[in-house]
Amino acid sequence: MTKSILLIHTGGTIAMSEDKTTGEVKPTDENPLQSMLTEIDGATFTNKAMFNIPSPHMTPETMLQLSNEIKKELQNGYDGVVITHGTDTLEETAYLLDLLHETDHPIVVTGAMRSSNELGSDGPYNFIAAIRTALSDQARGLGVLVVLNDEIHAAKNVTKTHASNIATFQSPQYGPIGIVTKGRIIFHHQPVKREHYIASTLTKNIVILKAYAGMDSSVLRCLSHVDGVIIEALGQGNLPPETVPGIEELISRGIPVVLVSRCFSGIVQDVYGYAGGGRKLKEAGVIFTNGLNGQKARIKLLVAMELTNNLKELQQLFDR
Ligand SMILES: NC(=O)C[C@H](N)C(=O)O
Repeated sequence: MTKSILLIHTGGTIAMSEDKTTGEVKPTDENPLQSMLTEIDGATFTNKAMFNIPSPHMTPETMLQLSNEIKKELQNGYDGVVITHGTDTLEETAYLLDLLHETDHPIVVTGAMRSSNELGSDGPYNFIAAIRTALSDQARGLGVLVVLNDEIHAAKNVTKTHASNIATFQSPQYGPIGIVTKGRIIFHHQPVKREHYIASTLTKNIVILKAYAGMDSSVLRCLSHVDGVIIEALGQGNLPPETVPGIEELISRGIPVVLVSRCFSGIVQDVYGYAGGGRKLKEAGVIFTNGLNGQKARIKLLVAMELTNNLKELQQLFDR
């Protein structure tokens, strides 16, 4: 049976071109990917130009708008959705879409590191690879996927690791869940569980701080009008002791403080019992995450705080 795929374009380098005189890379009005669709037989496509923005211009509101649009459009009988997106915040959009995605339809997000007229432009290839993945029967039920550079990643795990290399998207510690070859789409792993939440608004102001040697409470005490704080902690989830009073003040005001590791891989744990160590932070009410990076933990807290402000319930949501 012929499958139908919805193609939603949001902008990013995949929709940009380079001015050959100045070297400036900017959005174009024409969709440079249109002509590529002839590469795929036996499927029908509907294009929707939702935004044409670089991904640093994406906000939780525009991401939610995208999620709502997908939900609405999936009722029209599409078999899957491919989204083109800038790579800078692609992992945040993909993860938010994943948390809010309630059906088994494949949703595949892709982008490019080189604009449409640059030598070795990767956009058209990634676009076709993403469509082929969305057309695969095995992609059903896997949640939101990210496809670039011949690899298929789960939205929850993937992160941009290099500023310019086309092999930038990786899933630290877990690896991709599949590969794209010339002839086949091959899945070799499956996400063990999917989470699903309902959020009709994303209203909270959540900030991310990175820990460093010698950090104290001053930056925590500067925070005003915040609803939640993500801290990229040291190692397995430890902080300099001078940060503890500032953290305790935030928690006593009911503001969740969520811990991730600033390390590329690994999970925060309440192991160390010294001042500022993970065990002491946990006792103080700090919420520990389960392998998310800082930007993903922020997306999850944004969604979770639409459901509850209770610190214990938030910890339970982060234990999932
Ligand atoms: N490669 C890219 O797409 C980067 C671009 N700045 C963006 O995220 O929109």
